Amino acid sequence: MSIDATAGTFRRSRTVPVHRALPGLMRDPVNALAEMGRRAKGEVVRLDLGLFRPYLVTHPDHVQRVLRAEWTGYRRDGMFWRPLRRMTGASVLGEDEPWESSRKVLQPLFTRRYIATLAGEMAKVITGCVSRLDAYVTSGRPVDIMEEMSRIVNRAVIRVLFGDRITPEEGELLAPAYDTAATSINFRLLMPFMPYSVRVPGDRAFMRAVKTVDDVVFPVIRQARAEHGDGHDVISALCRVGQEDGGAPLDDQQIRDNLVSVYGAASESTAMTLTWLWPLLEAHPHVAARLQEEIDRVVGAGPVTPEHLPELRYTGMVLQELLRLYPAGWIFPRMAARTAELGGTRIKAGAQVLISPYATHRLDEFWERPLDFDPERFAPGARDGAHRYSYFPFGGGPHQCLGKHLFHVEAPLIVAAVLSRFRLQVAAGPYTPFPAASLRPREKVMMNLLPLRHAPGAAA
Ligand code: HEM
Repeated sequence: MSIDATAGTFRRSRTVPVHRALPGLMRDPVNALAEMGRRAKGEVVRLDLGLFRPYLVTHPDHVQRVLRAEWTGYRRDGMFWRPLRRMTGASVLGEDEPWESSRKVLQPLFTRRYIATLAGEMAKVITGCVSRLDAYVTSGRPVDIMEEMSRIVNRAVIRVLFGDRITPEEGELLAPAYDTAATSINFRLLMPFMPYSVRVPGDRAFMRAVKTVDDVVFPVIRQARAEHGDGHDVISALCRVGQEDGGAPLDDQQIRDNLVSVYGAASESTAMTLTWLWPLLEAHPHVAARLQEEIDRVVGAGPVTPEHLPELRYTGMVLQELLRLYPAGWIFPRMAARTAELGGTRIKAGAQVLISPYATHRLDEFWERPLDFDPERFAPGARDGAHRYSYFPFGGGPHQCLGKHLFHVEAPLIVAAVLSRFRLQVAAGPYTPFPAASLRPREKVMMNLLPLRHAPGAAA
């Protein structure tokens, strides 16, 4: 039950002073935030960052109230969302009417059942992309994992969103543009009080990226409209809005905003998550061996198909643990719409509230040995009785991620396609999380690919 926000029954929030908060945040913002959450033991704390004084909210009870029970009081505004909106426009990543109507249109296209109809096509695209990695085996050149994961995920996501309406060359323009946008937003993420009339590092690159994306997406929308297609892809579905029920159709800008938002949410997050996987496997050989055994047994020499997915149970556990330690949506702030109480602390209207699965997933009170990578945490029954909001890589409440089912089809297909073909050698790290729109390693992650014995071209 919430306390009446006007009744004066609050205590003052504990504040982390600027001289303790700032140095860590400058050095390694992601881990510094998690460390402040750990020290507060789930209590709501205020971070004094000089001009900017957000609240850090990590306790699962409080996260649940912000994301679900009292979600209308905490809006996606200010830090992170405002700069992002220069790319995403008025879409499913927004609030109020644009969000509500977009979510209604998009939700049916990302259900478990609908995604199952796309899985076969996705598996073929992924197998094709992974087989191109053979070139690295032949040449002995190391692979930049982030680059390759992005390439594979992009092809698969483009297939789901655009069907065959976009050429591989156009598709190849989108990935680097989003990459630039995701990393160049970083300054505004860390300095949210900077007015937009002041140009900051990254602004110019961000706006160039928006133009590149628009130059690819608008012509495809116009073409899709002209064809009146009945395709399963998302762009066809968006073009059909209003045709069956006589409702208002979406205009080009509304279709663009939603496509661009979903593409950004889908591609960056999945590619960055999978980038973290390979160094973790290198550092945990017993996990890698069990994963490899499962994929050898279920998929063999491949190709992987959607029919293999129900058997890839350990792969699923590994991916869930990966999302615990490296949730791509590592922070998604909210702005208090009105003065409220949270954990006995007064949150003033207009204040920024930081929700970070990265921090909550590392709380000692809810996770044993929280920094250890241990997929057994997600063995059947192991999480029975756990707090729903102690683990929320896909958020929760009405804004819960639309792409959860897509991730749980696409990611195991990619992992199985790679491990049914190659043995990997990666430098185990450590790698520092870089606070871009999706969590990514600051350092390049390079790996060597060796053929498996049963892979085509491998020595017998
Ligand atoms: C590793 C994979 C992914 C992670 C960790 C992730 C995480 C998240 C999180 C934390 C949110 C909640 C944001 C908030 O509450 O403000 C979210 C929302 C969203 N995600 Fe994902 N996501 C992933 C993949 C995807 C994919 C594949 C799609 C493709 C459809 C997608 C589409 C969306 C959309 C459209 C929203 C906004 C939903 C709304 O506000 O109604 N995501 N995601």
